[in-house]
Amino acid sequence: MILDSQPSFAQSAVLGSAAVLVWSVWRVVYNLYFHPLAHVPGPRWAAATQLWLAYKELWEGTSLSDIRYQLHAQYGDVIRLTPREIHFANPEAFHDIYNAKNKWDKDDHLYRAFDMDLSSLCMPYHQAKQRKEILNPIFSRSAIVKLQDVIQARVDVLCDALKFQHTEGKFSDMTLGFKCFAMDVITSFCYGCPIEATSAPDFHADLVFGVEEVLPIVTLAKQSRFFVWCIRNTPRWLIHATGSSPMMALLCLQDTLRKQIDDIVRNPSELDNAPHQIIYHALLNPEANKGRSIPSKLSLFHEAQVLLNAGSDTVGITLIVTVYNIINSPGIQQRLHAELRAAWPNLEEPPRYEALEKLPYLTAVLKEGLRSFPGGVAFPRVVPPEGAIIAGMSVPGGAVVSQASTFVQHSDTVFERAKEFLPDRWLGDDATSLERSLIIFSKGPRSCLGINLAYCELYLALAHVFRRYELTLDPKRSPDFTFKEHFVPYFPGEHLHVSCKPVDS
Ligand code: HEM
Repeated sequence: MILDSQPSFAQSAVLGSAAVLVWSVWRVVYNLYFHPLAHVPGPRWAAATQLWLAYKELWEGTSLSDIRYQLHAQYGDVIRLTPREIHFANPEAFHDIYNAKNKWDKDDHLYRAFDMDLSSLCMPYHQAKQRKEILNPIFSRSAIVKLQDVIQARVDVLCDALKFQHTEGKFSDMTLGFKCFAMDVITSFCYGCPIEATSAPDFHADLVFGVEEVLPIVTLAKQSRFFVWCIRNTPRWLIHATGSSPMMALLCLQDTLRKQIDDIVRNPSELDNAPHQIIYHALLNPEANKGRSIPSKLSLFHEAQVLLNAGSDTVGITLIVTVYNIINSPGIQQRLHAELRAAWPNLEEPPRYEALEKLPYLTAVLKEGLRSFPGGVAFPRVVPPEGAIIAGMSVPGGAVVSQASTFVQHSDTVFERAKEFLPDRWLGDDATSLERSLIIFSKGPRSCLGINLAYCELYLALAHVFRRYELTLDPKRSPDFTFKEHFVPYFPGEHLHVSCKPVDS
Protein backbone atom coordinates (compact mmCIF):
# COMPACT_ATOMS: atom_id res chain seq x y z
CA MET A 1 0.00 0.00 0.00
CA ILE A 2 2.82 2.34 0.87
CA LEU A 3 4.38 1.73 -2.57
CA ASP A 4 1.05 2.49 -4.29
CA SER A 5 0.91 5.94 -2.67
CA GLN A 6 4.29 6.99 -4.14
CA PRO A 7 3.98 9.22 -7.25
CA SER A 8 5.02 7.72 -10.61
CA PHE A 9 7.90 9.18 -12.62
CA ALA A 10 5.42 11.00 -14.88
CA GLN A 11 3.60 12.47 -11.86
CA SER A 12 6.91 13.61 -10.38
CA ALA A 13 7.91 15.23 -13.68
CA VAL A 14 4.58 17.09 -13.90
CA LEU A 15 4.83 18.19 -10.28
CA GLY A 16 8.44 19.29 -10.78
CA SER A 17 7.59 21.27 -13.92
CA ALA A 18 4.63 22.91 -12.19
CA ALA A 19 6.87 23.91 -9.28
CA VAL A 20 9.46 25.43 -11.66
CA LEU A 21 6.70 27.29 -13.51
CA VAL A 22 5.19 28.69 -10.32
CA TRP A 23 8.65 29.67 -9.07
CA SER A 24 9.51 31.38 -12.41
CA VAL A 25 6.24 33.31 -12.48
CA TRP A 26 6.79 34.35 -8.88
CA ARG A 27 10.37 35.54 -9.74
CA VAL A 28 9.04 37.68 -12.58
CA VAL A 29 6.30 39.18 -10.40
CA TYR A 30 8.83 39.76 -7.62
CA ASN A 31 11.37 41.37 -9.98
CA LEU A 32 8.73 43.68 -11.44
CA TYR A 33 6.90 44.79 -8.30
CA PHE A 34 8.72 43.84 -5.09
CA HIS A 35 12.45 43.88 -5.94
CA PRO A 36 14.45 46.67 -4.21
CA LEU A 37 15.33 47.95 -7.72
CA ALA A 38 11.70 47.87 -8.95
CA HIS A 39 11.55 51.69 -9.06
CA VAL A 40 14.59 52.03 -11.39
CA PRO A 41 13.57 52.98 -14.95
CA GLY A 42 14.20 50.61 -17.86
CA PRO A 43 12.39 48.19 -20.16
CA ARG A 44 9.84 46.00 -18.33
CA TRP A 45 11.37 42.90 -19.88
CA ALA A 46 14.81 43.84 -18.57
CA ALA A 47 13.34 44.24 -15.08
CA ALA A 48 11.45 40.96 -15.35
CA THR A 49 14.19 38.60 -16.46
CA GLN A 50 17.89 38.27 -17.21
CA LEU A 51 16.88 36.58 -20.45
CA TRP A 52 15.98 39.92 -22.05
CA LEU A 53 19.60 41.05 -22.13
CA ALA A 54 20.73 37.61 -23.30
CA TYR A 55 18.18 37.85 -26.13
CA LYS A 56 19.44 41.33 -27.15
CA GLU A 57 23.08 40.29 -27.12
CA LEU A 58 22.90 36.77 -28.47
CA TRP A 59 19.85 36.71 -30.69
CA GLU A 60 19.69 40.29 -31.99
CA GLY A 61 23.49 40.61 -31.87
CA THR A 62 23.36 44.10 -30.35
CA SER A 63 26.52 45.16 -28.55
CA LEU A 64 25.99 45.68 -24.82
CA SER A 65 27.65 49.08 -25.04
CA ASP A 66 25.05 50.18 -27.64
CA ILE A 67 22.24 48.81 -25.49
CA ARG A 68 23.44 50.97 -22.56
CA TYR A 69 23.49 54.14 -24.65
CA GLN A 70 20.07 53.40 -26.18
CA LEU A 71 18.50 52.80 -22.78
CA HIS A 72 20.00 55.93 -21.24
CA ALA A 73 18.69 57.99 -24.17
CA GLN A 74 15.22 56.56 -23.53
CA TYR A 75 15.05 56.24 -19.73
CA GLY A 76 17.48 58.78 -18.30
CA ASP A 77 20.54 58.78 -16.08
CA VAL A 78 19.99 55.46 -14.26
CA ILE A 79 18.77 52.33 -16.02
CA ARG A 80 17.92 48.80 -14.98
CA LEU A 81 19.77 46.49 -17.34
CA THR A 82 18.72 43.22 -15.71
CA PRO A 83 16.61 42.45 -12.62
CA ARG A 84 19.69 42.92 -10.40
CA GLU A 85 21.96 45.30 -12.36
CA ILE A 86 21.80 49.04 -12.84
CA HIS A 87 24.02 51.30 -14.92
CA PHE A 88 24.69 55.01 -14.45
CA ALA A 89 25.23 57.70 -17.08
CA ASN A 90 26.26 60.54 -14.75
CA PRO A 91 30.11 60.59 -14.83
CA GLU A 92 30.22 61.26 -11.07
CA ALA A 93 28.89 57.73 -10.51
CA PHE A 94 32.23 56.32 -11.63
CA HIS A 95 34.03 57.83 -8.66
CA ASP A 96 31.33 56.60 -6.27
CA ILE A 97 31.64 53.01 -7.52
CA TYR A 98 35.34 52.62 -8.29
CA ASN A 99 37.41 54.25 -5.56
CA ALA A 100 40.08 53.35 -3.00
CA LYS A 101 37.57 52.95 -0.15
CA ASN A 102 35.21 50.52 -1.87
CA LYS A 103 36.20 46.92 -1.30
CA TRP A 104 33.30 45.64 -3.32
CA ASP A 105 33.32 42.24 -5.00
CA LYS A 106 33.01 41.86 -8.72
CA ASP A 107 29.78 40.45 -10.13
CA ASP A 108 30.24 36.73 -10.48
CA HIS A 109 27.65 36.57 -13.27
CA LEU A 110 30.13 38.20 -15.66
CA TYR A 111 33.48 37.11 -14.27
CA ARG A 112 32.66 33.39 -14.05
CA ALA A 113 32.36 33.46 -17.86
CA PHE A 114 36.15 33.54 -18.15
CA ASP A 115 36.48 30.28 -16.26
CA MET A 116 39.55 31.71 -14.53
CA ASP A 117 38.11 31.93 -11.01
CA LEU A 118 41.50 31.41 -9.36
CA SER A 119 43.10 34.49 -10.95
CA SER A 120 43.54 38.04 -9.66
CA LEU A 121 40.94 39.28 -12.16
CA CYS A 122 38.13 37.00 -11.01
CA MET A 123 38.80 36.34 -7.32
CA PRO A 124 36.70 38.00 -4.63
CA TYR A 125 38.18 41.16 -3.12
CA HIS A 126 40.14 39.64 -0.20
CA GLN A 127 41.79 36.88 -2.23
CA ALA A 128 42.56 39.25 -5.09
CA LYS A 129 44.19 41.66 -2.63
CA GLN A 130 46.59 38.91 -1.48
CA ARG A 131 47.31 37.83 -5.05
CA LYS A 132 47.99 41.39 -6.18
CA GLU A 133 50.31 41.98 -3.22
CA ILE A 134 52.34 39.00 -4.42
CA LEU A 135 52.42 40.18 -8.04
CA ASN A 136 52.85 43.91 -7.42
CA PRO A 137 56.66 43.81 -7.12
CA ILE A 138 56.89 42.26 -10.62
CA PHE A 139 54.63 44.97 -12.08
CA SER A 140 55.91 47.91 -10.02
CA ARG A 141 57.28 50.95 -11.80
CA SER A 142 60.83 50.25 -10.63
CA ALA A 143 60.66 46.62 -11.85
CA ILE A 144 59.38 47.79 -15.24
CA VAL A 145 62.08 50.44 -15.54
CA LYS A 146 64.69 47.77 -14.78
CA LEU A 147 63.26 45.36 -17.35
CA GLN A 148 62.54 47.91 -20.06
CA ASP A 149 65.07 46.22 -22.35
CA VAL A 150 62.72 43.24 -22.55
CA ILE A 151 60.03 45.54 -23.93
CA GLN A 152 62.51 47.46 -26.07
CA ALA A 153 63.55 44.20 -27.73
CA ARG A 154 59.94 43.60 -28.79
CA VAL A 155 59.65 47.19 -30.09
CA ASP A 156 62.75 46.59 -32.21
CA VAL A 157 61.24 43.43 -33.70
CA LEU A 158 58.08 45.39 -34.54
CA CYS A 159 60.03 48.25 -36.13
CA ASP A 160 62.18 45.87 -38.17
CA ALA A 161 59.04 44.18 -39.50
CA LEU A 162 57.54 47.55 -40.45
CA LYS A 163 60.73 48.45 -42.32
CA PHE A 164 60.77 45.10 -44.12
CA GLN A 165 57.13 45.42 -45.16
CA HIS A 166 57.83 48.93 -46.48
CA THR A 167 60.79 47.75 -48.56
CA GLU A 168 58.46 45.12 -50.02
CA GLY A 169 56.15 47.96 -51.09
CA LYS A 170 53.39 46.95 -48.66
CA PHE A 171 51.11 48.82 -46.32
CA SER A 172 51.46 47.35 -42.84
CA ASP A 173 48.43 45.97 -41.02
CA MET A 174 48.95 47.88 -37.78
CA THR A 175 45.89 46.30 -36.16
CA LEU A 176 47.58 42.92 -36.31
CA GLY A 177 51.06 44.37 -35.78
CA PHE A 178 50.22 46.04 -32.47
CA LYS A 179 48.26 43.04 -31.21
CA CYS A 180 51.23 40.77 -32.03
CA PHE A 181 53.59 43.21 -30.33
CA ALA A 182 51.50 43.32 -27.14
CA MET A 183 51.30 39.53 -27.03
CA ASP A 184 55.04 39.20 -27.46
CA VAL A 185 55.62 41.66 -24.63
CA ILE A 186 53.33 39.80 -22.25
CA THR A 187 54.70 36.35 -23.02
CA SER A 188 58.24 37.69 -22.80
CA PHE A 189 57.73 39.71 -19.64
CA CYS A 190 55.49 37.31 -17.69
CA TYR A 191 56.77 33.89 -18.74
CA GLY A 192 60.22 34.67 -20.12
CA CYS A 193 59.43 33.13 -23.53
CA PRO A 194 58.00 35.38 -26.25
CA ILE A 195 55.70 33.63 -28.71
CA GLU A 196 57.25 35.65 -31.58
CA ALA A 197 53.85 36.61 -33.02
CA THR A 198 55.34 39.81 -34.48
CA SER A 199 57.67 37.75 -36.66
CA ALA A 200 54.76 36.04 -38.46
CA PRO A 201 54.61 37.06 -42.14
CA ASP A 202 52.56 40.29 -42.41
CA PHE A 203 51.73 39.87 -38.70
CA HIS A 204 49.33 37.02 -39.53
CA ALA A 205 49.89 35.16 -36.28
CA ASP A 206 47.32 32.44 -35.66
CA LEU A 207 47.27 33.20 -31.97
CA VAL A 208 45.97 36.74 -32.51
CA PHE A 209 43.07 35.34 -34.52
CA GLY A 210 42.59 32.61 -31.91
CA VAL A 211 42.11 35.19 -29.14
CA GLU A 212 39.62 37.07 -31.36
CA GLU A 213 37.70 33.87 -32.04
CA VAL A 214 37.13 33.11 -28.39
CA LEU A 215 35.95 36.62 -27.48
CA PRO A 216 32.29 36.05 -28.50
CA ILE A 217 32.30 32.92 -26.35
CA VAL A 218 32.46 35.18 -23.28
CA THR A 219 29.10 36.70 -24.19
CA LEU A 220 27.63 33.22 -24.45
CA ALA A 221 29.34 31.89 -21.34
CA LYS A 222 28.13 34.68 -19.07
CA GLN A 223 24.53 33.54 -19.61
CA SER A 224 24.92 30.30 -17.70
CA ARG A 225 27.36 28.19 -15.71
CA PHE A 226 26.28 25.29 -17.87
CA PHE A 227 27.79 26.98 -20.97
CA VAL A 228 31.02 27.55 -19.06
CA TRP A 229 31.09 23.87 -18.16
CA CYS A 230 30.40 22.82 -21.79
CA ILE A 231 33.17 25.06 -23.13
CA ARG A 232 35.63 23.81 -20.54
CA ASN A 233 34.81 20.20 -21.36
CA THR A 234 34.70 20.46 -25.14
CA PRO A 235 36.79 17.51 -26.31
CA ARG A 236 39.99 18.35 -28.11
CA TRP A 237 39.17 16.16 -31.09
CA LEU A 238 36.10 18.33 -31.70
CA ILE A 239 38.25 21.47 -31.85
CA HIS A 240 40.70 19.63 -34.12
CA ALA A 241 37.78 18.61 -36.32
CA THR A 242 36.84 22.28 -36.90
CA GLY A 243 40.22 22.61 -38.64
CA SER A 244 40.61 26.09 -37.10
CA SER A 245 44.31 26.87 -36.91
CA PRO A 246 43.72 29.96 -34.69
CA MET A 247 41.95 27.75 -32.13
CA MET A 248 44.74 25.20 -32.37
CA ALA A 249 47.30 27.95 -31.79
CA LEU A 250 45.41 28.97 -28.68
CA LEU A 251 45.32 25.42 -27.36
CA CYS A 252 48.99 25.05 -28.15
CA LEU A 253 49.79 28.15 -26.10
CA GLN A 254 47.70 26.80 -23.23
CA ASP A 255 49.66 23.54 -23.39
CA THR A 256 52.93 25.48 -23.31
CA LEU A 257 51.79 27.46 -20.27
CA ARG A 258 50.63 24.29 -18.49
CA LYS A 259 53.91 22.53 -19.24
CA GLN A 260 55.96 25.48 -18.00
CA ILE A 261 53.95 25.49 -14.76
CA ASP A 262 54.31 21.70 -14.35
CA ASP A 263 58.06 21.89 -14.89
CA ILE A 264 58.57 24.77 -12.48
CA VAL A 265 56.37 23.30 -9.73
CA ARG A 266 58.10 19.92 -10.07
CA ASN A 267 61.52 21.47 -10.11
CA PRO A 268 61.61 25.08 -8.84
CA SER A 269 65.29 25.41 -9.82
CA GLU A 270 63.99 25.68 -13.41
CA LEU A 271 63.33 29.30 -12.49
CA ASP A 272 67.08 29.88 -12.46
CA ASN A 273 67.03 29.41 -16.25
CA ALA A 274 64.53 32.23 -16.78
CA PRO A 275 66.09 35.24 -18.54
CA HIS A 276 64.79 37.58 -15.82
CA GLN A 277 62.26 37.64 -12.95
CA ILE A 278 59.01 36.19 -14.25
CA ILE A 279 55.62 35.89 -12.58
CA TYR A 280 56.41 32.46 -11.09
CA HIS A 281 59.35 33.87 -9.12
CA ALA A 282 56.77 35.90 -7.22
CA LEU A 283 53.85 33.48 -7.21
CA LEU A 284 55.90 30.56 -5.90
CA ASN A 285 57.90 32.55 -3.39
CA PRO A 286 56.98 31.31 0.14
CA GLU A 287 57.91 34.68 1.66
CA ALA A 288 55.69 36.59 -0.73
CA ASN A 289 52.89 34.13 0.10
CA LYS A 290 53.39 35.04 3.78
CA GLY A 291 53.07 31.51 5.17
CA ARG A 292 49.96 30.67 3.17
CA SER A 293 50.18 27.68 0.83
CA ILE A 294 51.54 28.55 -2.59
CA PRO A 295 48.96 28.79 -5.40
CA SER A 296 47.82 25.50 -6.95
CA LYS A 297 48.83 24.61 -10.50
CA LEU A 298 45.32 25.44 -11.66
CA SER A 299 45.51 28.84 -10.01
CA LEU A 300 48.89 29.52 -11.67
CA PHE A 301 47.38 28.55 -15.00
CA HIS A 302 44.38 30.83 -14.50
CA GLU A 303 46.71 33.70 -13.56
CA ALA A 304 48.93 33.13 -16.59
CA GLN A 305 45.94 33.18 -18.91
CA VAL A 306 44.45 36.28 -17.33
CA LEU A 307 47.68 38.23 -17.70
CA LEU A 308 47.91 37.25 -21.36
CA ASN A 309 44.33 38.29 -22.05
CA ALA A 310 44.27 41.39 -19.86
CA GLY A 311 47.58 42.65 -21.16
CA SER A 312 47.49 42.05 -24.88
CA ASP A 313 44.34 43.33 -26.60
CA THR A 314 44.09 46.30 -24.24
CA VAL A 315 47.56 47.60 -25.14
CA GLY A 316 47.10 46.64 -28.80
CA ILE A 317 43.81 48.52 -29.14
CA THR A 318 45.19 51.62 -27.39
CA LEU A 319 48.09 51.72 -29.85
CA ILE A 320 45.86 51.18 -32.90
CA VAL A 321 43.46 53.95 -31.92
CA THR A 322 46.22 56.36 -30.90
CA VAL A 323 48.25 55.84 -34.07
CA TYR A 324 45.17 56.24 -36.27
CA ASN A 325 44.25 59.51 -34.58
CA ILE A 326 47.79 60.85 -34.78
CA ILE A 327 48.00 60.23 -38.52
CA ASN A 328 44.46 61.32 -39.21
CA SER A 329 44.64 64.69 -37.43
CA PRO A 330 46.53 67.45 -39.23
CA GLY A 331 49.82 68.50 -37.70
CA ILE A 332 49.98 66.02 -34.82
CA GLN A 333 52.42 63.60 -36.43
CA GLN A 334 54.77 66.44 -37.45
CA ARG A 335 54.70 68.01 -33.99
CA LEU A 336 55.31 64.66 -32.31
CA HIS A 337 58.14 63.82 -34.68
CA ALA A 338 59.75 67.20 -34.06
CA GLU A 339 59.66 66.71 -30.29
CA LEU A 340 61.10 63.20 -30.60
CA ARG A 341 63.83 64.36 -32.97
CA ALA A 342 64.92 67.12 -30.60
CA ALA A 343 65.11 64.70 -27.66
CA TRP A 344 66.58 61.89 -29.76
CA PRO A 345 68.85 63.45 -32.39
CA ASN A 346 70.89 60.37 -33.24
CA LEU A 347 68.72 57.48 -34.43
CA GLU A 348 71.28 54.97 -33.19
CA GLU A 349 70.99 56.23 -29.60
CA PRO A 350 67.38 55.89 -28.49
CA PRO A 351 66.47 57.45 -25.15
CA ARG A 352 65.47 55.34 -22.17
CA TYR A 353 61.88 55.10 -21.01
CA GLU A 354 62.52 57.50 -18.12
CA ALA A 355 63.53 60.21 -20.62
CA LEU A 356 60.58 59.56 -22.94
CA GLU A 357 58.14 59.87 -20.05
CA LYS A 358 59.26 63.47 -19.58
CA LEU A 359 58.39 64.56 -23.13
CA PRO A 360 55.30 66.75 -22.81
CA TYR A 361 53.80 66.30 -26.27
CA LEU A 362 54.37 62.53 -26.43
CA THR A 363 52.77 62.28 -22.99
CA ALA A 364 49.81 64.40 -24.10
CA VAL A 365 49.29 62.29 -27.23
CA LEU A 366 49.48 59.10 -25.21
CA LYS A 367 46.96 60.29 -22.64
CA GLU A 368 44.62 61.42 -25.38
CA GLY A 369 44.98 57.97 -26.94
CA LEU A 370 44.02 56.34 -23.64
CA ARG A 371 41.09 58.75 -23.29
CA SER A 372 39.91 57.85 -26.79
CA PHE A 373 39.89 54.11 -26.03
CA PRO A 374 36.74 53.04 -27.84
CA GLY A 375 35.39 50.12 -25.80
CA GLY A 376 32.38 51.08 -23.72
CA VAL A 377 33.02 48.12 -21.42
CA ALA A 378 31.69 48.26 -17.85
CA PHE A 379 32.99 46.28 -14.89
CA PRO A 380 30.09 45.36 -12.59
CA ARG A 381 30.44 45.49 -8.80
CA VAL A 382 28.17 44.18 -6.04
CA VAL A 383 27.03 46.79 -3.54
CA PRO A 384 27.77 45.58 0.05
CA PRO A 385 24.86 44.74 2.40
CA GLU A 386 24.80 48.20 4.00
CA GLY A 387 24.01 49.81 0.61
CA ALA A 388 25.63 52.86 -1.01
CA ILE A 389 24.95 56.30 -2.39
CA ILE A 390 25.88 56.50 -6.08
CA ALA A 391 25.53 59.77 -7.99
CA GLY A 392 23.14 60.94 -5.27
CA MET A 393 20.95 57.82 -5.49
CA SER A 394 20.51 55.37 -2.62
CA VAL A 395 21.33 51.87 -3.88
CA PRO A 396 20.39 48.79 -1.82
CA GLY A 397 22.92 46.14 -0.79
CA GLY A 398 23.23 43.25 -3.23
CA ALA A 399 22.50 45.39 -6.29
CA VAL A 400 24.99 45.12 -9.13
CA VAL A 401 26.22 48.50 -10.33
CA SER A 402 28.50 49.63 -13.11
CA GLN A 403 29.56 52.45 -15.37
CA ALA A 404 31.37 52.03 -18.67
CA SER A 405 34.49 54.18 -19.06
CA THR A 406 33.14 55.97 -22.16
CA PHE A 407 30.45 57.64 -20.03
CA VAL A 408 33.32 59.53 -18.36
CA GLN A 409 36.06 59.71 -20.96
CA HIS A 410 33.80 60.50 -23.92
CA SER A 411 31.50 62.84 -22.02
CA ASP A 412 31.31 66.44 -23.29
CA THR A 413 30.55 67.62 -19.78
CA VAL A 414 33.92 66.27 -18.57
CA PHE A 415 36.10 66.71 -21.66
CA GLU A 416 35.27 69.64 -23.92
CA ARG A 417 34.81 68.52 -27.57
CA ALA A 418 35.20 64.96 -26.31
CA LYS A 419 34.74 63.36 -29.73
CA GLU A 420 37.86 65.12 -31.09
CA PHE A 421 41.45 63.93 -30.65
CA LEU A 422 43.03 66.96 -28.95
CA PRO A 423 46.33 66.19 -27.20
CA ASP A 424 46.63 69.88 -26.28
CA ARG A 425 43.92 69.45 -23.65
CA TRP A 426 46.59 67.67 -21.57
CA LEU A 427 48.93 70.65 -21.81
CA GLY A 428 46.45 73.34 -20.70
CA ASP A 429 45.94 74.95 -17.30
CA ASP A 430 43.19 72.52 -16.29
CA ALA A 431 45.15 69.40 -17.32
CA THR A 432 45.70 68.34 -13.71
CA SER A 433 41.99 68.40 -12.97
CA LEU A 434 41.34 66.30 -16.08
CA GLU A 435 43.61 63.53 -14.75
CA ARG A 436 40.86 62.53 -12.31
CA SER A 437 38.70 61.56 -15.28
CA LEU A 438 41.30 59.50 -17.11
CA ILE A 439 39.89 56.28 -15.73
CA ILE A 440 40.66 53.75 -18.43
CA PHE A 441 42.72 51.63 -16.00
CA SER A 442 39.82 51.86 -13.52
CA LYS A 443 40.30 53.12 -9.95
CA GLY A 444 40.42 51.58 -6.50
CA PRO A 445 41.60 48.21 -5.24
CA ARG A 446 40.55 46.36 -8.41
CA SER A 447 42.23 48.77 -10.81
CA CYS A 448 44.69 47.52 -13.41
CA LEU A 449 47.63 45.47 -12.14
CA GLY A 450 49.57 46.08 -15.36
CA ILE A 451 49.32 49.87 -15.58
CA ASN A 452 53.09 50.45 -15.31
CA LEU A 453 53.85 47.82 -17.92
CA ALA A 454 51.18 49.25 -20.20
CA TYR A 455 52.58 52.80 -19.94
CA CYS A 456 56.09 51.60 -20.69
CA GLU A 457 54.90 49.69 -23.77
CA LEU A 458 52.89 52.66 -25.01
CA TYR A 459 55.75 55.16 -24.56
CA LEU A 460 58.36 52.97 -26.20
CA ALA A 461 56.17 51.83 -29.10
CA LEU A 462 54.83 55.29 -29.96
CA ALA A 463 58.22 56.99 -29.62
CA HIS A 464 60.01 54.46 -31.82
CA VAL A 465 57.33 54.22 -34.49
CA PHE A 466 57.00 58.00 -34.87
CA ARG A 467 60.72 58.76 -34.59
CA ARG A 468 61.83 56.08 -37.03
CA TYR A 469 59.02 56.29 -39.61
CA GLU A 470 56.77 58.65 -41.44
CA LEU A 471 53.31 57.10 -41.37
CA THR A 472 50.63 57.48 -44.03
CA LEU A 473 47.18 55.89 -44.10
CA ASP A 474 46.36 53.53 -46.94
CA PRO A 475 44.10 55.74 -49.09
CA LYS A 476 42.16 52.71 -50.33
CA ARG A 477 41.13 51.41 -46.90
CA SER A 478 39.66 53.26 -43.96
CA PRO A 479 39.78 51.50 -40.61
CA ASP A 480 36.46 50.64 -39.05
CA PHE A 481 36.30 51.10 -35.30
CA THR A 482 32.77 49.77 -34.93
CA PHE A 483 33.02 47.24 -32.14
CA LYS A 484 31.10 44.58 -30.32
CA GLU A 485 31.51 44.37 -26.56
CA HIS A 486 32.73 40.97 -25.42
CA PHE A 487 34.28 42.22 -22.15
CA VAL A 488 37.01 43.74 -24.31
CA PRO A 489 35.89 45.41 -27.53
CA TYR A 490 36.12 43.33 -30.69
CA PHE A 491 36.46 45.14 -34.02
CA PRO A 492 35.29 42.88 -36.84
CA GLY A 493 35.70 45.59 -39.53
CA GLU A 494 38.56 46.88 -41.70
CA HIS A 495 41.98 46.97 -40.02
CA LEU A 496 44.32 49.97 -39.82
CA HIS A 497 46.69 49.81 -42.81
CA VAL A 498 49.59 52.21 -42.86
CA SER A 499 52.69 52.84 -44.94
CA CYS A 500 55.74 53.21 -42.68
CA LYS A 501 58.48 55.03 -44.57
CA PRO A 502 61.79 54.99 -42.68
CA VAL A 503 63.21 58.47 -42.00
CA ASP A 504 66.81 59.08 -43.17
CA SER A 505 68.24 60.26 -39.88
C1 HEM B 1 46.18 50.03 -22.11
C2 HEM B 1 46.24 48.88 -21.49
C3 HEM B 1 45.33 48.42 -20.37
C4 HEM B 1 44.10 48.87 -20.00
C5 HEM B 1 43.28 49.99 -20.64
C6 HEM B 1 43.68 48.08 -18.85
C7 HEM B 1 42.49 48.27 -18.16
C8 HEM B 1 42.12 47.55 -17.06
C9 HEM B 1 40.88 47.73 -16.34
C10 HEM B 1 39.80 48.75 -16.68
C11 HEM B 1 40.86 46.84 -15.33
C12 HEM B 1 39.74 46.63 -14.30
C13 HEM B 1 38.94 45.43 -14.73
C14 HEM B 1 37.86 45.02 -13.78
O1 HEM B 1 37.39 45.83 -13.00
O2 HEM B 1 37.47 43.85 -13.84
C15 HEM B 1 42.07 46.07 -15.40
C16 HEM B 1 42.39 45.05 -14.54
C17 HEM B 1 43.48 44.25 -14.70
N1 HEM B 1 44.51 44.41 -15.60
FE1 HEM B 1 44.64 45.85 -17.02
N2 HEM B 1 44.65 47.17 -18.57
C18 HEM B 1 45.68 47.34 -19.48
C19 HEM B 1 46.86 46.63 -19.51
C20 HEM B 1 47.18 45.60 -18.69
C21 HEM B 1 48.42 44.87 -18.72
C22 HEM B 1 49.59 45.16 -19.64
C23 HEM B 1 48.32 43.90 -17.77
C24 HEM B 1 49.35 42.89 -17.33
C25 HEM B 1 49.95 42.06 -17.76
C26 HEM B 1 47.03 44.01 -17.13
C27 HEM B 1 46.56 43.20 -16.12
C28 HEM B 1 45.40 43.39 -15.42
C29 HEM B 1 44.94 42.54 -14.34
C30 HEM B 1 45.62 41.28 -13.82
C31 HEM B 1 43.74 43.08 -13.87
C32 HEM B 1 42.85 42.55 -12.75
C33 HEM B 1 43.01 43.39 -11.50
C34 HEM B 1 41.95 43.11 -10.46
O3 HEM B 1 40.92 42.53 -10.75
O4 HEM B 1 42.13 43.50 -9.29
N3 HEM B 1 46.36 45.06 -17.72
N4 HEM B 1 42.83 46.53 -16.46
